[in-house]
Amino acid sequence: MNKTLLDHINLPKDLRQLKQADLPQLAQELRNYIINIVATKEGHLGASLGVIELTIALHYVFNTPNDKLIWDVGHQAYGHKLLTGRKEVFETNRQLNGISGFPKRSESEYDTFGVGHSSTSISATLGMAIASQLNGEDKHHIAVIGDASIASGMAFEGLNHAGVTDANLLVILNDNAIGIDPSVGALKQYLTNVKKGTEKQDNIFEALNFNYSGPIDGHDIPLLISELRRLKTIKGAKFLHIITTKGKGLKQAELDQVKYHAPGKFDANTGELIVKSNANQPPKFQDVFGETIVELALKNDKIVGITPAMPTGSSLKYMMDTIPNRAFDVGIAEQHAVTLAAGMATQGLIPFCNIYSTFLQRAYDQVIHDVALQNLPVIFCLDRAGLVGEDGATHHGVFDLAYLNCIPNMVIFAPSNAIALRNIMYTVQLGIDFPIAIRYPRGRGRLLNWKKPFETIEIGKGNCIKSGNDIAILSIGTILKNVEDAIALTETNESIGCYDMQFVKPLDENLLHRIFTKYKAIITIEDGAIIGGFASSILAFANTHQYKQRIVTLGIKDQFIEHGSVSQLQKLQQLDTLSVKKAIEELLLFINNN
Ligand SMILES: Cc1ncc(C[n+]2csc(CCOP(=O)(O)OP(=O)(O)O)c2C)c(N)n1
Ligand SMILES: CC(=O)[C@@H](O)[C@H](O)COP(=O)(O)O
Ligand SMILES: [Mg+2]
Repeated sequence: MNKTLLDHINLPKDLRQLKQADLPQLAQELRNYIINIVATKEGHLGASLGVIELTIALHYVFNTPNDKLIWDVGHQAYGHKLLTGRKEVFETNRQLNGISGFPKRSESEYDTFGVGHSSTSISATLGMAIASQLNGEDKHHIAVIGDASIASGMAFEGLNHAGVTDANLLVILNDNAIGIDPSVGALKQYLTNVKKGTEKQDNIFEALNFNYSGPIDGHDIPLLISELRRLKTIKGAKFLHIITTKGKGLKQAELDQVKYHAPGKFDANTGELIVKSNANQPPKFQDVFGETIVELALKNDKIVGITPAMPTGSSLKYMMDTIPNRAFDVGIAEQHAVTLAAGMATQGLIPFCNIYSTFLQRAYDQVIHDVALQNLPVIFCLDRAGLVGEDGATHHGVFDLAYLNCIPNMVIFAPSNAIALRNIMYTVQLGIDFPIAIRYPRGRGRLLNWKKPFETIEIGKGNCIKSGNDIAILSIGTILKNVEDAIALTETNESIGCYDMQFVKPLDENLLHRIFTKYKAIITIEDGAIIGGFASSILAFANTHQYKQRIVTLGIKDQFIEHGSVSQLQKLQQLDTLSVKKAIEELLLFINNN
């Protein structure tokens, strides 16, 4: 078989040996390589396909890794990975023990900054550029950021600072007019106007002291190379605006850019999605949220929905389609989303602020200062709580219980199933005088028949699932299913009591007193960090009330969890059914021996 150009490239130095005229062919080969692997192994697709020419041009013109290249979010860096020594292992992308789906410093010297959450690239690049100055080094520093990511507050903080330094950095805006969902906001309108060139307007980036060039066609390799070479000769803060098409080179991905952001499995030849049937499948928690908020909001006109740039992922899109004037996609702006919700709550609206658990980390001060401190009734729906799987360490929602637990006034609820999610949403819209976080995982539960008549949930009340004689398992959230399965496998089933505690805060102290009075030992289980989370609260409760039982705490240990399937990761954290069974058996042995 004839060798391809890509066969000859292991590192960017090999790429730089190619004739410029060969680069379009390399672009085609890179695209095919990515499509073939993502088609079966899954992952992010459209963003990488859209920046193939840019990726080639950057590594061709700049002396990476000495020159620093930082990808914002990093979901578009598959081409970069292939050109920087990871071609042979790319098929392990996002799998357990395989390479990460995002740039990661420990993986390659070409991955100059670890990413996953958006809008960090300008600050990080500026930091490196200032460090180079102070170290007396002559380097180039390049941030590549998308049109949705640049609209985030943090990106503007970076631009604002960079514009008054003489640091040597180049910000490349990869403008494809879409995030995961279509980009939103006034900046999007501004960028559209710039591209149309129809309206005379001041240039925002020039106003911020950047040497602006563009917009240029980001798929034109010769143009990209000549422009990058020109910019290389200019010192200071530069801004290059390029226009690309997300999903470029795969027809379906260009046509349905939302779906092909991360399409799951598809036919590499035709691009057609390999769709699994939803028939007889329990719903995704996202859809339970999305359908329920519509159902409630149609009856309660005070309800509003907010998402920072994740309408499809969170299913708030259902409300945006049905009741557009009360459902808001605010762009990648978690901090704004939280304080917007706080403001709405002061005026009697009932805001459901839906944020992925991992992304709420960015709005921690807003949760404390703008919501909890003023005890405002904002309803946080924390999607993707717990282990999310292949996105890995940057995206697991395992810190929320811990970081919310210490905030006064905050109520924390983790439904164990779809009905509980639905009922808590119903309950809180009836009226609350505190903020509440409702956290639920990525994907499907177990209940097929979940659309039951609404019932109210008593705040701070746990449920006994099964009574027992020796060990009580206190569970929070959907990990309960592993507990139930483990108990079913345990021979001395009658020894085990099982409790769905529902609330991390306030704890159901009456129930806990009954449990601690009755049982000889306790197991706590959560799919979140043990330190500061549910286990910590139970340990504190036992200490306060001087209960002396042995308490075994199952949850996420004090480490960052890498990528892999949720079941593989649960196993590694001893949260899977068999590990829970083992913990039960060991504790029974301990009780019998003491
Ligand atoms: C802080 C944060 N919020 C939300 C996300 C989820 N997210 C990942 S990619 C993306 C869209 C990025 O769009 P853009 O910057 O335009 O890049 P493109 O995908 O178009 O290349 C979003 C919202 C994230 N990674 N980080
Ligand atoms: C890159 C990024 O942050 C998102 O694309 C994220 O991977 C979405 O996660 P879900 O697939 O769980 O919506
Ligand atoms: Mg974009």
